[in-house]
Amino acid sequence: MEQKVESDTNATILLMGLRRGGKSSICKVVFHNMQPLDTLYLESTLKPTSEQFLSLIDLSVMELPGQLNYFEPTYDSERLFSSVGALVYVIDSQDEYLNALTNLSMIIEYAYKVNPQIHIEVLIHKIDGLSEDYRMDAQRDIMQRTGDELLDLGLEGVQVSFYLTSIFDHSIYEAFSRIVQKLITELPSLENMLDNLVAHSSIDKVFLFDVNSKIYVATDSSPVDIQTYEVCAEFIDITIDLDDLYLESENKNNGNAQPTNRNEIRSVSHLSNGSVLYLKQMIRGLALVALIRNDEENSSAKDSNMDELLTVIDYNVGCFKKSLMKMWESAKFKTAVNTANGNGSA
Ligand SMILES: Nc1nc2c(ncn2[C@@H]2O[C@H](COP(=O)(O)OP(=O)(O)OP(=O)(O)O)[C@@H](O)[C@H]2O)c(=O)[nH]1
Repeated sequence: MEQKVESDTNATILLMGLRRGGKSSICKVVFHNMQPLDTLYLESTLKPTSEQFLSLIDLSVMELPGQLNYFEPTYDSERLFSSVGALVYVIDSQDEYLNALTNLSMIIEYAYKVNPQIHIEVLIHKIDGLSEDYRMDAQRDIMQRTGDELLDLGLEGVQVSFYLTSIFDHSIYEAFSRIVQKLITELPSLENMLDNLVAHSSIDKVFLFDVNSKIYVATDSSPVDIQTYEVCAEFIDITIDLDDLYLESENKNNGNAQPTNRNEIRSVSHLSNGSVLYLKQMIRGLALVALIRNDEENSSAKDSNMDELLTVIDYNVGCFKKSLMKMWESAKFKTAVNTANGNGSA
C-alpha cells in the first residue's frame, strides 16, 4: 500500500469533516480491518494523508484533517477538488452539528464551482448511539438544513446523497459500496452481466466483493437487504480462514513455508434453511458471492437438483469471469490510450 498525498485519477475519494467526526476510524475499519473498538485510541490526524487501494478500479482515499483551513491562499484547494471523484463529508450525529452543516455548504459551494462532476456524499455518522426515532429525525433535519443552505447559495440543483452510518455495524460498508460504485464507469454493464447470471442460474442475490474491504463493487439490480449482505460478507471471512487452515497443514506436510500455487478459490456451503452460499474467486482481489434459495420439499430431490444447479452455476460463473477479464482489459486499454494522448493521470 502506497502513501501518497496527491492523486490525479478521478477514482479519488476525499474524506472531510470536522475534528473527531470519525474519518480516520472509517478508513481504518473499512480498508485496514481494524476492530471498531480499537479506534477509540486513534490520534487526531494532523496533515492530509492518502492511500491507494487496488481493486476493480484503482482507488485513492485521501483524508483531510478537521482543523485544516482548505481555503487559505497557500493551500491548493482548486487542484485538490478538481482531481476528486467523490467528496465524502462526515458529520458526527452524536454531537452538535450546526457548525458542520455550515462548513459542509461552504465546501460544496467551492467544490461544485471547481468540479461540477464531483459526487457529494454525506455520512450522518455514529448513529449507533441514537435511538431509531432520533436517527430519522436527525437525518430529516440534516437534509432539510443542507437543502436550505444550498438554496440560499443558489445551488439548489446540486445532488447530495445522505447515508446513516456507524463503524459498529455493516452500514459503513454499505455506504462505501454505493459511493465506490458511482466511480466505476463500467457499472451498468457489470450490473447487466450480474442480472443475466441471476436469471440463468436460479440465484437470489449476487455480489461482486472486494475481498479485503468487503465493499461490493457491483450487485444485481434486485434490492440489497442488509442481512443478505452480512451473510455473504461473513462467508468470505469463513472461506479465507478455512483456506488458510488447509494451506498451513498442506505446507506443514510438505515442509514448505511458502504458499503453494493453487487453483482459484471456490467454496459452497449448505445452510440449515436449505439455502446455499456460493463463492468463487475472480480477478483483482474480487470474489463473487451468491445466495441460492432451495425451496423444494423433498430433501433427496433437493440435493440432486442442487448438484445439477451448481454445475450450471459453475459454468455460468466461469463465463461471467471471462467477460469480467475482458472488460477489465479494455478499461485498462482506455486508460493507456488516454495516457498516450496526454489525457491520462500524471
Ligand atoms: N460511537 C461511535 N464512535 C465512533 C464511530 N466512528 C468513530 N468513532 C469514534 O470517534 C472518535 C474520533 O474518531 P477519529 O476517527 O479519530 O475522527 P477524525 O474525524 O479522524 O478526527 P481528526 O483526525 O481530529 O480530524 C474516536 O474515539 C472513534 O472511536 C462510530 O461509528 N460510532
